[in-house]
Amino acid sequence: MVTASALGFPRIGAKRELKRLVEGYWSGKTDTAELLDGVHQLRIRHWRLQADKGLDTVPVGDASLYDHVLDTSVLFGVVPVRYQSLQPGLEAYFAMARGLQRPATESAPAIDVPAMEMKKWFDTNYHYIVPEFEQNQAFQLADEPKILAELAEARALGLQARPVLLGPVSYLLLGKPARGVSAASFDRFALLPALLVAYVELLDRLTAAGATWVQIDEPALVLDLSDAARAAYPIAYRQLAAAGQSKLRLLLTTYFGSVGNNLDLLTQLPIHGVHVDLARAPEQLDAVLNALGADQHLSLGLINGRNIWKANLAHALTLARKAVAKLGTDRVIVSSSSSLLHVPHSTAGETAMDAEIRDWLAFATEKLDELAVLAKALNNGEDAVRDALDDNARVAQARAASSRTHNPETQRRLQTVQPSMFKRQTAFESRRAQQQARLKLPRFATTTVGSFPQTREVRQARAKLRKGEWTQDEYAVFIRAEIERTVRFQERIGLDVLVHGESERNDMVEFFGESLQGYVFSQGGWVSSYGTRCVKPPIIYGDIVRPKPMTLDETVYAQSLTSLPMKGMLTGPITCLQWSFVRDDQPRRDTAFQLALAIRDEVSDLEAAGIPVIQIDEPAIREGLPLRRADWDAYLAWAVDAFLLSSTGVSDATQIHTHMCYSDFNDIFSAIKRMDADVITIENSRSDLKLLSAFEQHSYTNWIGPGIYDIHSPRVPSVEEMKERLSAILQFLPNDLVWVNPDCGLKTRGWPEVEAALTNLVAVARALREKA
Ligand code: MET
Ligand SMILES: [Zn+2]
Repeated sequence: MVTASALGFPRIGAKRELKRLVEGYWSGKTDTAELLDGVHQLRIRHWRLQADKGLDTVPVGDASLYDHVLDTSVLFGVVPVRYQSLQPGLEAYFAMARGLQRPATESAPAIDVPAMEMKKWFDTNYHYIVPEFEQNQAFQLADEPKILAELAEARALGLQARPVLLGPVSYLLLGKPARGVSAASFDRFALLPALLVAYVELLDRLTAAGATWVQIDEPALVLDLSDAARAAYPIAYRQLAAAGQSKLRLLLTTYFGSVGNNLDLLTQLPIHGVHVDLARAPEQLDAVLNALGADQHLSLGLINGRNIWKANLAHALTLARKAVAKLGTDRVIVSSSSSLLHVPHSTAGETAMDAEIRDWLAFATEKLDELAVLAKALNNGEDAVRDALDDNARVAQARAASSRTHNPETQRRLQTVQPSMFKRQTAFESRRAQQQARLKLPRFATTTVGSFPQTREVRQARAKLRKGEWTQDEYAVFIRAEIERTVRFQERIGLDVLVHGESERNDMVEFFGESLQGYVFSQGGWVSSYGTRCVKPPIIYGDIVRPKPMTLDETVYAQSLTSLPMKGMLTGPITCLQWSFVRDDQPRRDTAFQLALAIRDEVSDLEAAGIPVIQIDEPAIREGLPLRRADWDAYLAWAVDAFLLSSTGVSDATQIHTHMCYSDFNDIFSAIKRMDADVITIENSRSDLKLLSAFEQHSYTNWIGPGIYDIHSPRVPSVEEMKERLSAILQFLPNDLVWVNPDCGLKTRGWPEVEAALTNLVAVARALREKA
């Protein structure tokens, strides 16, 4: 019999119950018992849901109070020294996750420990807590592993439960050397033998507790692996296979891409089953089928765990039948491509959404239905699920034919894009002269990255508009007042290039999505970003159309208030793409180009209205990089083209800025160069100067504003501190190319600290001008 299961389920809950419970605990409103009981109920609800939908096996251990990688660290006793004096259990756990500050009491000294580092989980927007390893890191299985207790709970409910573990090799690869351990001498795979002892002990205990299959996630198998990493796999899995008196069966799961050249490695491993991602990489099925050992099971990742569209079930069945023909039904599992953690809980609550579009969507709960239908079709024949299959085909057809997805004018424009639209009219040198003549900026020109503090009043104003307590006009009056205050503030501080402050924007992507056709918004489509923090990505369902200017009114109003140059602020096409759920019926490139054309029009309108400087933010360009290096160039080629398409429709005298943050720029340097922005402002105040040496090495010739004020912290940097920072920077960059600015937008900060910090920032620039 073909069985169905998901690799993991969204942990946050239909109504973000996890958020309420955990944040309630942090604020002291919820006690430990309530918290633990609450998450216990939530777990059970999610398992029951999967079983009720007809799935044969439920994952156990995928849920977490904060993060499953942190859970793995705690499971094996990988707790950095600075948390070891805290109470083990929840106190240490949440301190690792988010830091802990507590004033001294009579009996205890003050505690002030920062959080551990957080990083993006592969190419998702989920962030995990980075494990920290000592040179001789010890591993010690927790006395009461949470996964054992959860296995017992699931089994007590009569469910077929499959514990989920992060595999040892991926776990080691995700970590970093602890503070004080030199990266050069650190060999993570030297830790493998000790780590395996702990894994074996855990697998033994899971077997004793009744587990028959364990899911071991090794997503690193879809990456380019070093020789050391490849060598670690056979060592690790030979040892794990012997656990549980060899009775336990291991399902090794890979996801987020093709196993590619790691397939040979995979087939050497003594495991009982393999899971591959057939949503991202359906083409790997044949090779995997051929490589599989005689008794090995294959879990088919058919239902996409990374997007929100209904699957094409006919297509999925074709792939599944191929597997069944080769392996027989008993060795085939139908599954989600990855954990469903990366999609929202259910479309059931989306009552406000356009019904036609809602019919195209499948969130996690609906994806469970799809899995059940696939298994039934394979086991009992398609007639057993005829209605569901017909309905699925009808939806696919309706979507493909809908006038909502296709806009002839957008299509026509896409066809007429010319190579000349990817280039400015002249080279930077000549643009620079023309822009200088127009703007007459001093050396070390000062500016900000765009947003100013989003105070409570600003958020309340937006809420009033949303609830209908305010008319659009009342809201506009409020926003104008905010703009005026922001302009006057910048004049008073003495900045050179001003911004309007972005007070009318909830979020830098959502704001533009709301003004464009082709976007739809969910009410409850929350997806975990980190810990209890969720994001609600907008959904791009159709061709992009800009019905009218999106930022013109506010920007022109802001410019009318001052004789200083006003900078128009736009979000770039790649960032819009990257931070949305994207349609799957055309290449990402095409969607990016459509967005780029809409932004190009906005840029033209701003220029025509006399705005001399326009910034197009691309903070997400780096995170769009594919997981495999071989795919980087193709991505960067169209990503940079999209930026160019959005930004080059202006005359030489109009100055184009871009902004990037959270980036390791070294990887994408030639791409940054090709973007050819007149000015690039970057996040740099936290990262070291290595970043800047890249600009020097690659002889970057356009203007650069390396952030000298870290806006992620409430600290106000002193004049001295920023001066030092800037003089260090000037060792790498020519004086006449440097701008002076914060490292990102100021929207999360308060006015007093922004005033103090920007006053210092301007003082630094002025002092430099006098000196130079
Ligand atoms: C994450 S980058 C943010 C850029 C945006 N213009 C802002 O200042 O908020
Ligand atoms: Zn930024």
